Amino acid sequence: MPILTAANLTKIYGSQRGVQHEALHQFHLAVGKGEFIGIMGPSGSGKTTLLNLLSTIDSPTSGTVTIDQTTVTNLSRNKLAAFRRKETGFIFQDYNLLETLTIGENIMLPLTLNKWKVKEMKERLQLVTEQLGIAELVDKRIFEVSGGQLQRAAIARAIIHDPTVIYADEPTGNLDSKASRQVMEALQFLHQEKKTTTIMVTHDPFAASFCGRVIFIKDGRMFNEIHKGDNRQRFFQDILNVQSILGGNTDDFQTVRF
Ligand SMILES: Nc1ncnc2c1ncn2[C@@H]1O[C@H](COP(=O)(O)OP(=O)(O)OP(=O)(O)O)[C@@H](O)[C@H]1O
Repeated sequence: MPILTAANLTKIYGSQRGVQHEALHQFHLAVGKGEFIGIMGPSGSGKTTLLNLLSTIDSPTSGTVTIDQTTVTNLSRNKLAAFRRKETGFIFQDYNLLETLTIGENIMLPLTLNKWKVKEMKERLQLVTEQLGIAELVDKRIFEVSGGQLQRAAIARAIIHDPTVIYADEPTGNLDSKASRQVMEALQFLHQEKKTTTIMVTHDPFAASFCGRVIFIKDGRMFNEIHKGDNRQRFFQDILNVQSILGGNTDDFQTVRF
């Protein structure tokens, strides 16, 4: 049984001049528990729109999203906020860490919001930062560490409360190839260790090659989906092949690397 189901999701954005734009059209998706799924497609195809709907950040014009048997699209504002705090973790391209807090305080934020005891928070912090190789950074401030380290801190924050689903929007978008690899290996490690369901939007075929399945969107509709099998390099090539059929902006094709 899927941990997340999107049924008939349609998103129509309005504009001040009354012109409407359908960014997503009757979209269906079922994500299995423990899946690591990538969402790709040309610029403007609806990737972020889909992620925002799947992650409860935004609500659809019609259709439903169900996560772990809760139909989140039916929840009241307060219940939705509580659900999001407990059941979801987010990783963004620009990290979204608070400059006024240390790295450790940033990572513990979801536990603070969920009212954990200080001792338990510190134990959990130690565990996740060791898993991600950033334990020595917890007392540092944001401006003292590299982009790759910031993104690993953001990953630690996303998983520290053991959410049902982690959502990542272009997690390697600001990183060089070495830091991208470290971040993707960290996500892969957590995925294998903790079996957390992860949904990631990316333009980067290298990042996508760490997923078990990649879906491609075009004009707000499903275009194709491919599965990894046991060879990441072959999957990387498969992703490039679908991208070349799909077309889109040349920016969507990043440096070829394994
Ligand atoms: N708040 C909004 N109001 C109006 N139109 C929007 C809004 N957000 C997105 N759109 C439009 O919906 C379409 C899909 O946007 P979306 O951001 O989901 O695409 P994307 O695939 O994530 O693009 P990119 O790769 O460039 O980030 C685009 O045409 C975009 O201009």
